[in-house]
Amino acid sequence: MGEVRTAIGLMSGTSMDGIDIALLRTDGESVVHHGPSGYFPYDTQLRETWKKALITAKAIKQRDERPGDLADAERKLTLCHAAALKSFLLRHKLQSTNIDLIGFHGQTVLHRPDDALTVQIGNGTLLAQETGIDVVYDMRANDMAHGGQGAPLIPVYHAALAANLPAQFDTPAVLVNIGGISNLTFVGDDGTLAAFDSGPGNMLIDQWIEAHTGKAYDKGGETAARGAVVPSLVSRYMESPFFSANIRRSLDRSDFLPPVKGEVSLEDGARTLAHLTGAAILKSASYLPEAVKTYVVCGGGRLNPVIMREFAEQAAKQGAKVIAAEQAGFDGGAMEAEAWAYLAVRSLRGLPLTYPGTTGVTEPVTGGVLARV
Ligand SMILES: Nc1ncnc2c1ncn2[C@@H]1O[C@H](COP(=O)(O)OP(=O)(O)OP(=O)(O)O)[C@@H](O)[C@H]1O
Ligand SMILES: CC(=O)N[C@H]1[C@@H]2OC[C@@H](O2)[C@@H](O)[C@@H]1O[C@H](C)C(=O)O
Repeated sequence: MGEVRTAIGLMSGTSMDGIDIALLRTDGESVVHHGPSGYFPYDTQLRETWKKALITAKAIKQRDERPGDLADAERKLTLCHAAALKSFLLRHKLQSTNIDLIGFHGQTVLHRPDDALTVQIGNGTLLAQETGIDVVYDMRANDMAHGGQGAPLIPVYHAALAANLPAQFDTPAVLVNIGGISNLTFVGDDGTLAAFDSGPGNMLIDQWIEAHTGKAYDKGGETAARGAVVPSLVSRYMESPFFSANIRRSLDRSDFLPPVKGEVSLEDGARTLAHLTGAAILKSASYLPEAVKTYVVCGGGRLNPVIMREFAEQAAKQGAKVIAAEQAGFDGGAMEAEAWAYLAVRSLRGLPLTYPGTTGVTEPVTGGVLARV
C-alpha cells in the first residue's frame, strides 16, 4: 500500500448548482476511510455569473485565455471554493494542517473534445494560498493532450467502489452518475473497465423548469409526475448522432438544448425529458461489452423519483435492475467530490487517471497540476 493521505475533493459540476465537498483517506488505490461530506449551494447571483461565463468562454481558442469577465469569474469561483472549504473545516473541527491535499475540479466553461479543448476555470495557486493546503487541479488537460475525451474522469474511482458492491446485486454492474450530464462506468467481472458520457442527465430538465417557473430544478419530480411522455420528442433527441456515432464522445452542456417553449406543455416536457434521461443511458449502455444486470445511480438525478421510475421501467425490459447508490452502501451525493480527492492522490503518486477504455486516451495517463503552498 502507498502512503495514505487525507484529501479533500471540491466539485462544481455541470449543473452549476453548488460546490460538493468530501474528505477521503486514501493511497489513491484503496479507500481507507470515507470522511464527512458537504454541499455549499450557489446563490442566484453566482449562478448568473457562471452562466455568463459559459457564453464568454465560447470565444476561447487557447485554453489559458480568459477573455472579458472570465478572469473575474475565475477569481470569484476560486474564492467561493476557499470559503466553502474553510467553513467545512470549521464545521468538522478540522485544521488545514490535518489535510494533505485538495483535489480541485473548478467549473467547466467549455468542452470541445473534437478540438482537444477543455477549459475549467479555477485558480489552483490562489486556492493553495487561500487555504494553506497543496492543491491538484486541471486534471482533464493531460488526457486530452494524449488523445482522450477529457471526460469522464470518475471511472477509476467507480472501479475502486465497485470492488465493494454487495454480493446480493447481480453483475456486471454499471455505476451511473446522473448530474447535468450523465456518465457511466462498466466494471466487468474480469476487471474490464469501460466508461463514457451517456447523454443529458438533469440539465435539460433544469433549463426547461427554469424557463417556465424561474425555479432551478424539478424538485422531487413533481412537475414531471403530472405530465405524459411525448414519444416524438424522445425520438427527436434519440436521433442525435451522439447515440449512433462509432466513438463515444464526451459532452458539453451546449450539445443538447431544451425543447422550444410552447412546443409541449410544461408538465409533458418535464416528463419527456425525465424519460429521455433513462433512454439515453440505456442506448449508450448498448455499446458496453456485456449486457448490464445492475445500474447503481449516483448524482442529483437519483433524487428525482420520476427519472428513477422511468429509468427502472425501461431497464427492466432489458432484464436489468436500477438502484440508488445508497442501496449499495455508497454515498451518491458525495461520490464526485470523493473522486476528486482520490484523483488528486493518484496524481501526486503519478498513477494513471484515465485509460483507453475510459476516455479513449492512447495509453493510461496521469494528469493534474500541483500547486504547493
Ligand atoms: N430533490 C431533487 N429532486 C429533483 N432533482 C434533484 C433533486 N436534487 C437534485 N436534483 C437534480 O440534480 C442536479 C444536481 O446534480 P449533481 O450535483 O449530481 O450535478 P453536477 O455534479 O453539477 O453535474 P455533473 O455530474 O454533470 O458535473 C440538480 O440540478 C437537479 O436537477
Ligand atoms: C467536461 C466536464 O466537466 N464533464 C463532466 C460533465 O458532467 C458529467 C459528465 O459531463 C462527465 O464527463 C464530467 O464529469 C464527471 C464528474 C467526470 O469527469 O467523471
